[in-house]
Amino acid sequence: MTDPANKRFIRALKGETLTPPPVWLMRQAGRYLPEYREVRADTKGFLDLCYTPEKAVEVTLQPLRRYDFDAAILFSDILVIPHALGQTVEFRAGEGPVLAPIRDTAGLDKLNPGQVIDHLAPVFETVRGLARSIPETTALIGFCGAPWTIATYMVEGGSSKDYAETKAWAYGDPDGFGRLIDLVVEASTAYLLAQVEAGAEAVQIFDSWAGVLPEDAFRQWVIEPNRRIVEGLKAVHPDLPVIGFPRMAGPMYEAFVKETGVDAVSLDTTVPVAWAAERLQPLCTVQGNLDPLLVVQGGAAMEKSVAHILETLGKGPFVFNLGHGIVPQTPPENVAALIAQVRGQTRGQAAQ
Ligand SMILES: Cc1c2[nH]c(c1CCC(=O)O)Cc1[nH]c(c(CCC(=O)O)c1C)Cc1[nH]c(c(CCC(=O)O)c1C)Cc1[nH]c(c(C)c1CCC(=O)O)C2
Repeated sequence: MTDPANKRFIRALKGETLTPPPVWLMRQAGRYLPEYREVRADTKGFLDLCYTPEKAVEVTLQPLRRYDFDAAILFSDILVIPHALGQTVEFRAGEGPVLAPIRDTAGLDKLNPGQVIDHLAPVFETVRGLARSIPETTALIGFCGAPWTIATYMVEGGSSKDYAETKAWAYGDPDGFGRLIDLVVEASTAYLLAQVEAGAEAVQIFDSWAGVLPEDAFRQWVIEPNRRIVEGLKAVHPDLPVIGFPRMAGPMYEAFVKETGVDAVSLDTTVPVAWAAERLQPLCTVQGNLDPLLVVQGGAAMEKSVAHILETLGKGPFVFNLGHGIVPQTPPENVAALIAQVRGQTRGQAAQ
């Protein structure tokens, strides 16, 4: 593997302004690619795919064969942490994740934090395989879910509309809920450190449901746990670039950046790019934030939005990405057109 400091993605995370900006896409491996669906159809459960290094390496590499991305993201899922802690986690077709919910401290006592790293050994094997096989100029991103987001799945037992059970616990018994958050902070820090030991060159912490909390709770359950993970990582690897993603945090993005110590922040689709250029980019690298549904649409609508993002954020430290993951109905040729535009090979050469 080459020195990560020379890779364009890592240089941008460290504060360089690059034209054209480096680009990768959240969920760049996945169901929109027929070659992914083929591997998936051949694998019993989704978690089996995450825990079979040979297959996980293959599906991570698939989008790199089609598109010239500056980074690859480890193929796994944020819910391997509750699974590794001993919670029952299943992915049912058409239903998403289903977990046996934990709603009190008695439920926490049944978890086994001591087994997390052993349980996740296949993921580290995948990272080692990728470090050996990705192109020289491509950076390797490791990731985990942030504690609040992980807690919502652990407490609700799956995806949720209102997070009512998680909020009931957090508001009604903050000490007990804090124990759950502590468990996830510790497991996630150890998990990311092991990914870095195995060859990950940057990490992203996904706080997909950060935006549902009021200000005080956001500080307590989003900013503080993210800050503790960043601190734990930097204590061991001071130069490791860390990307935060407090999705839908609105104006709280600013406090998140100032208080967590992240090197970069991923913007969801709703963040106005001129606001981000003015308030966030002086503080750290920004990443984002094309609406994934515009990549489904393609054509002029996508081009216009891409050009606006490039013009507004391309003058500072920036990584082009989506505001959330690629959706399964995305035509792969629209991804090719998107990358060509970001690279300046078509109309809309805003970043040239
Ligand atoms: C909330 C969350 C999850 N997982 C993840 C998040 C945070 C980002 C976000 O907000 O989207 C993160 C994730 N999940 C996956 C990756 C792989 C790497 C990549 O981005 O290419 C990453 C980084 C693969 C996956 N994770 C999942 C799939 C699809 C499952 C399949 O192929 O059968 C993939 C490719 C499953 C998953 N995983 C999760 C849900 C809710 C689901 C079901 C919904 C769905 O099917 O999209 C939890």
